[in-house]
Amino acid sequence: MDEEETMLVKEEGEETIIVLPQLLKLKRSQWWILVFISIFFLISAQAVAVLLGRFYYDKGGNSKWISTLVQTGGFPILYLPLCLLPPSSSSSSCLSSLKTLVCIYVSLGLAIGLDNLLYSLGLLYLSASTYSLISATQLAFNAVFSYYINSQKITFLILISVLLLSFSAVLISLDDDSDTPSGDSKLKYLLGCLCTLVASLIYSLQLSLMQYSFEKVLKSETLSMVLEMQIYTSLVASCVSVIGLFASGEWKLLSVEMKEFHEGQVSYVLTLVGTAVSWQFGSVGAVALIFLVSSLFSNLIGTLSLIVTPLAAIAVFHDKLTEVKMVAMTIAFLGFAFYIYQNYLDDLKVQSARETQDD
Ligand SMILES: Nc1nc2[nH]cnc2c(=O)[nH]1
Repeated sequence: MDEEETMLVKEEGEETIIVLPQLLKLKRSQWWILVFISIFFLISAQAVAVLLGRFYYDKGGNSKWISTLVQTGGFPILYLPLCLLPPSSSSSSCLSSLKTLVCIYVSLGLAIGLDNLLYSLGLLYLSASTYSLISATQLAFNAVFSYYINSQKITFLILISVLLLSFSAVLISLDDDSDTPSGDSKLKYLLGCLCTLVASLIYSLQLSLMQYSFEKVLKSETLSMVLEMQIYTSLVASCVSVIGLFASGEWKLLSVEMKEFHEGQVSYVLTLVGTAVSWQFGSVGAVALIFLVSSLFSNLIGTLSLIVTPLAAIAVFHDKLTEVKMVAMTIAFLGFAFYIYQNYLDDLKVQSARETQDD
């Protein structure tokens, strides 16, 4: 085996167990490059998607089912990179029967569809600040699920990292100057809080289950598994959104919404297409991080994106850059650095364990 191959280290009690990586054929340097590319995709694309989503609502868009659909509906663009990558390993297709694959994709797809709907409702009924405040709980939920479902060891560095990122999200939300809902929409406000809380719970569970599927069921060694996971779960989630769009009758209002969009019809279509494409790039980044590192790390980077989005809003929507925002971002980057340092330490352990093995 190549000396630079990547491995993950999990510690149980005093013992150090070396767990074979998902991507056996990847060199460590390639692994780090892929991790940083995925981080870049997740942070930048999710920020663009959230800002475009806000633009859609600001300029007269009002359909919760369309907002839900664009979060997954752009999946056909992923067929192009899927064709360029080598197919997922034969071992995975032997080991996992078609039935198991369908089961995984349908259940995760349904969870994603539900999460996306709740996410859209949360954004519709709550101010951005309250939304981010409640969303910050997803890191804590994820830490619990990762511990029980993925046997993730919560080291001191990981714990500090999760706490710093959560604290930073809370700071950002307290500083947000967007409107709070008026008194007569109290019920909608409570509904928004509940939807966001349940969405955070479902999102964290879904990430942990995805990691479990990669590690324990699919056991794939190729990156095309990441795209397949994203494509098929998005297909199921998009079906849920299309059914919702027709069942709710919202589809009848779309032509009016398009005509009345403040920036014109072309802008309406471009906004939705842009949002759908951005969500796909962001989601591929998120799934790739689950595959390469862990669900908790993916969630942490997603939360980091939540925190840097106000930075982009300063440029696009001319929001104010306050001191609190700057402090929150500094804390968030510190938390991120702690987790990256933990990954680096794991990497060193793998190296020394390998050297001991070779001796
Ligand atoms: N609940 C929830 N759903 C998402 N879908 C994509 N990102 C997120 C997120 O951060 N939270």
